[in-house]
Amino acid sequence: MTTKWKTSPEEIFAAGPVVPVLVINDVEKAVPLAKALMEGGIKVLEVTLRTPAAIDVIKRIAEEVPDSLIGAGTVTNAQQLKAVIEAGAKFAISPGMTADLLKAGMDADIPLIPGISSTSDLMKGKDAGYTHMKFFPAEASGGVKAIKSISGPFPDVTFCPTGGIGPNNYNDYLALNNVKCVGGSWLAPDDAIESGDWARITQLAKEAVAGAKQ
Ligand SMILES: O=C(O)C(=O)C[C@H](O)[C@H](O)COP(=O)(O)O
Repeated sequence: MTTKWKTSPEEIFAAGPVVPVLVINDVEKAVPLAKALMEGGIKVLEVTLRTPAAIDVIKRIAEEVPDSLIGAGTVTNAQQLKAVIEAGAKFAISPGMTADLLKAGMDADIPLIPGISSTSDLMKGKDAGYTHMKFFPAEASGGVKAIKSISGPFPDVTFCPTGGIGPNNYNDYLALNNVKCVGGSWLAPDDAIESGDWARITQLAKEAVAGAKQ
């Protein structure tokens, strides 16, 4: 299936082993947070649309940290996809999928990474032309064992698992052939963002990147 995606999902999945899932309430925190993560060796960022500030946060990071691969998370419908593209997101990622969102993603000019936690959804995503998907909520949906089993019938689908992943288990996921990166909020804890403890966030990023066995 041909798309007009400006970046490929392969490129995003290959840009680093860990993707921080960011919940940012204050737009002023956007740029220092993105810079702290970049300094720690992380290029791909997922700003969730869970806060009213999220669209402005994406805009700021896209403008002021142009070397980052700034993505939008929690994109659940076509309207949100349009809004994050206008804000400058380089990719969009969803915890799930709807037929409408899958179609809008194929028509968009940035890649959409739909979320699945079942083989039926995987098949819907594949039928719509997707080969790169989020596996969410990873731990609660069977984790490493589930993803390993799925690789049998569907060896051509690649995952970024998210949900319940942290320093103690991320390498179990990265060891799987069909996993190229993992997402998680552990890289940018709420209290560190709140207090502006950028050094701690850089340190967490460095540890995660250095410790990744891939
Ligand atoms: O907001 C979204 O779009 C999501 O899909 C959910 C997040 O990816 C997970 O909530 C992160 O999970 P934790 O690392 O366990 O905190």
